[in-house]
Amino acid sequence: MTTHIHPNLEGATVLFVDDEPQILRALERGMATLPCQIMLAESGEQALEIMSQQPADIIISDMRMPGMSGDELLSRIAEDYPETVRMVLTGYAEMSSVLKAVNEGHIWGYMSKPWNEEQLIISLEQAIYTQRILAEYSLLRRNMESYERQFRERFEGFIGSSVAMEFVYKSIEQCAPSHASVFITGPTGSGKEVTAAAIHNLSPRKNKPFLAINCAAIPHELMESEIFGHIKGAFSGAISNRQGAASLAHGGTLFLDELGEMDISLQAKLLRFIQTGCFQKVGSEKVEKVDIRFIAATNRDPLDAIQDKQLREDLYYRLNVISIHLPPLCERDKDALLIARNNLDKYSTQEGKVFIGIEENAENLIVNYPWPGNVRQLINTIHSAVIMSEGPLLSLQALGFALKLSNEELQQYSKRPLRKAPIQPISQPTNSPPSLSAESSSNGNTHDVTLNSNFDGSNLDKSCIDRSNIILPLAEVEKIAIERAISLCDGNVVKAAGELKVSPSTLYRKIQNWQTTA
Ligand SMILES: Nc1ncnc2c1ncn2[C@@H]1O[C@H](COP(=O)(O)OP(=O)(O)OP(=O)(O)O)[C@@H](O)[C@H]1O
Repeated sequence: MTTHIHPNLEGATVLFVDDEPQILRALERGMATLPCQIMLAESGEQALEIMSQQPADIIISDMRMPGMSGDELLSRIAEDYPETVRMVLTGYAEMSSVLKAVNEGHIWGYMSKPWNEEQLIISLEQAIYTQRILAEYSLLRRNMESYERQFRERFEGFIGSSVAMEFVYKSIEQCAPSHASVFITGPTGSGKEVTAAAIHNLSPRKNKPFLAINCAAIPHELMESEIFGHIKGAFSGAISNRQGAASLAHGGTLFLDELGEMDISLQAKLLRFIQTGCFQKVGSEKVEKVDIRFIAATNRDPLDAIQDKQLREDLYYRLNVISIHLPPLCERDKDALLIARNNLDKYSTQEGKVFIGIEENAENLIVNYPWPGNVRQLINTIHSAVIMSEGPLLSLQALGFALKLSNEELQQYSKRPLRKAPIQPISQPTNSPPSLSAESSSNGNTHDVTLNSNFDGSNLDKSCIDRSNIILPLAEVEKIAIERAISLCDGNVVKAAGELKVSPSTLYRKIQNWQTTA
């Protein structure tokens, strides 16, 4: 019996499984002085029962047992309790199945019968060390996953981290792999086409064409040919054969925007096409068959459109297998600010201007303004304000001018207190340099400012800006730099640590500290 102290085993739980009670008793006696809790099971079934009540840190099982074998037991434990370290205590005759289990990853190690007590204890200590690393690893993974979810500010062409948009992102992810038709609703400029493209890009059809037809933009008389194509001479002006969207989108996705604007008689042909996959070019007798996924959208309430006889009810229900609704921008918490900052970077680079951020009262306006034209209107406003003004900060006046707001409206939208916006870890348009964004609440007011990383401040008229917008507490700068690195490394903390020239454990520790102090 050992007389050593084994601090590593302090508080650990060890479950021995063997169908021979005298072996279990001997193991129990041998381990009696260890500072860990020993549990015993005479079968695989009993071991699972014990695990369901109190999962053990280590399980050591015999291989050959009546009923559930040790191999089967440990593979089930591997699946249900991945953090439990699995070992076998076995006779030499069973060595081939032990090695198979090791290779398949069901077990971490083995001891042969008859066992040496000292060696068994050393193995237990090594196993508990492994178990702690495994537990820490899966805790870090869980933390990182929730951290990444919390900071999902970009998704397939979208910018936004509001709960409302997270719901949209989830819906897109869920429906993308299927073939089912999707009906998207939402006000103008809210991102319906971005949604359709995201569904296509995440679907198995992503390497095939994505075609978008805006039914409101094409004259009624040309629409049938636009969708189905025509043959030469089908109508005056049909001077040659033409492929329509039906042929061009074969294998891919066809997005029909503003479906309610399509001629009601053509909607009947479209319904047949959707149901059968078969169509005829205008002027042709030949029936062609294609494989297309359909996505439709309207910025009207589809039920109103049906009531007004603008949308066929049967077509709507055929397409509305999955419905996704895009909320207006004013219902997306602080997403408007994220989109504005991002587009400020993009357009200041594009227009050759130096904007380092947005004035605080201008940010208030961005958050409080109702944006009836939604994201499209916001992007155009930022673009216009960048063209029509000079930096270094995007001003309230520039936005007011772009939006044609009266002085009273400017006062109204800019005065309201700004709720705390989520920290933006990165704002990186494809053709602009990386940017850094930060917020500071040191004096009770919240200041949000987006800083271009290539900005050195040397050309700045320092009297014209609020220093608290630019100078940040060092701890905050560190946090922003870390979040930005993780985001640039696609969430890979180890890679981000390498780029930041610190160890991964330092990063994990800092992330955990933020979470506990949040
Ligand atoms: N969340 C978002 N983040 C960044 N850009 C966006 C977002 N949503 C939409 N956009 C951009 O806004 C513009 C309008 O988007 P989109 O065309 O998808 O809107 P829509 O709802 O289809 O508009 P319409 O009703 O006029 O057809 C596009 O330039 C798009 O890239």
